Amino acid sequence: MSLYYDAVSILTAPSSTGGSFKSRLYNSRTLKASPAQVYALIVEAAKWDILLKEVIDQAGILKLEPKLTPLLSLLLVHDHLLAKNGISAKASHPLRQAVERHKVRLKGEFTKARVRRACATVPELKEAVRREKLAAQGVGASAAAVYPRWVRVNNVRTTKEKQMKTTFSSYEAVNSLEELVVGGDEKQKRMRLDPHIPDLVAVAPGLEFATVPAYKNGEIILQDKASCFPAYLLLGEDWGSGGDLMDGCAAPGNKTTHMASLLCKPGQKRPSSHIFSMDASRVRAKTLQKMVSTAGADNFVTVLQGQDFLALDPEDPRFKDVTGLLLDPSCSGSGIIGRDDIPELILPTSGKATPSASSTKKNGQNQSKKRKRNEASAPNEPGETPSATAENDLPTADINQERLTKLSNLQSLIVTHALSFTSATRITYSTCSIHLLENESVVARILDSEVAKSRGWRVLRRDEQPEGLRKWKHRGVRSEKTSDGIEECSVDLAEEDLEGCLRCWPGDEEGTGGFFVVGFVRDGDVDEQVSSGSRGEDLKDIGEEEEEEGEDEWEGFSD
Ligand SMILES: C[S@@+](CC[C@H](N)C(=O)[O-])C[C@H]1O[C@@H](n2cnc3c(N)ncnc32)[C@H](O)[C@@H]1O
Repeated sequence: MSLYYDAVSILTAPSSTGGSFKSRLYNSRTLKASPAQVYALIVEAAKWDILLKEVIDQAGILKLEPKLTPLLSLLLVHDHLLAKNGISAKASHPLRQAVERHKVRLKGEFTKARVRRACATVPELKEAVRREKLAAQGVGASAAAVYPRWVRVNNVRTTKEKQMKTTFSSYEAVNSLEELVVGGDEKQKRMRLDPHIPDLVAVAPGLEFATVPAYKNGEIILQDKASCFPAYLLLGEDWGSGGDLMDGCAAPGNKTTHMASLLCKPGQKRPSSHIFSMDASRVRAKTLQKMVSTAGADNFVTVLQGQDFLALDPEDPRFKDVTGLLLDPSCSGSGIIGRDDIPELILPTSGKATPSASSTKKNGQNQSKKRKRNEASAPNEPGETPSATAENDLPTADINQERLTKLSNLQSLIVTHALSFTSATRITYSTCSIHLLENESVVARILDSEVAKSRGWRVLRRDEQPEGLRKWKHRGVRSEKTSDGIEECSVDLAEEDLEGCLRCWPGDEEGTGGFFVVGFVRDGDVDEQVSSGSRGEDLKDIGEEEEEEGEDEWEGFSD
């Protein structure tokens, strides 16, 4: 029974404990059950919560069983109906009995809920519930949203043709993301070649690659679709001998290795361009180095470990042939879906006469006693959303206007620095944020900088973008409405510049998280001399301040 009490304690811990869902679990000193078991229970119950609420409410067991609280009942009924071995407690335990006494009623209500949704099987029902939950999230969330697993073929080691004959030979090709999960089975071997990014394949979300040989030896790389936009926007279909490249904020290395792949043509031994890749964090740079090696790109990628991009001299002779720079600095991560936070569970209606709350997401403070009796009233961190990727395993922090402004200052400073590289003619800037302040607003600041004006930098127009991205329909936005802690704001950008910005939105039919990318170009001949002292001077002062603070505080999310 400790499993359920532990899950309740994690779900109702006061918000002051902070940290991600996993870190709270694994750092907890009070758990009796294994953190992995507690994690699995919470994540699975969260997937079914609206249906379990329906079943428990209809069966009316909370009115009949005073020992059961809404949250405990949800977890217990989950295991009773859906776990292979049922409730993990002695058969004589009073709480297990409180549920099992009503097994006929619960089973009946579960069947009715399945039939109401016209689902023949439990996996189909799971998929129907997933869609209902998405639709209930509202704002832009589409009931049809499918988040596939994205697999990028690494041309350094293999080709798409070879992978189709090996790794994907037993896969059924489908024409839409929805078809990847037809019948609710998330583990079916189905694939769809992406229409926007070359060499990218979407597969059903439940497929695992850890033991697949092509994954282990770096022939395929798991990388979200949106995260593939920057390298493709920078290099296009054929970089040819377009000069050297630089990734200024590169760890863990997805975009560096994507650039490496785009440089490699079948039959070519080694590309003529060299990539300089760096990360200010030494720890993360180790992962970067490892990823470059796994991708087989060691002989044309130099990793500068622990290198602050802002400390590089743009006139350093090592970088005299660098024409393209990719900048993907730290950001708020507000576009990341499935961030690693504690799920908010929709709870059944309390059987007690007390005013009952309907989810684990609450505002309250000082509720510890009450919480023990009725977890439905207990608080959880405001604004928490489900789960995260290992790449973004940084401390969570509230996103507010002040943080966004700081991040925006640093981002602007980083891109402005890139504009000064002697031979640079093409740059991309990207974030996994949905906020205007980190995106279009940074673009406006860049265009307004002295160095951009004097060197003739402008936004890469839509009609100049590589074919796949020209087709992408989601473009820059002019304004953002007020939301939790974020002020309303807008930018003064030309229509053509906004059209040059690319946006991805979480929850729509494209299967991506929230993302932003823009390209900057200049005609290499236009190069009014800017003295090193005046480069990005207008942004430099702000940046120095922010940089110092940013170091000790919070670096933002990293993709
Ligand atoms: C969003 S992540 C980059 C993800 C990477 N582009 C990828 O696709 O795997 C941002 C990275 O920028 C690094 N960073 C932030 N400021 C930097 C700076 N001034 N110089 C170099 N790296 C920096 C952070 O350490 C972090 O690893």
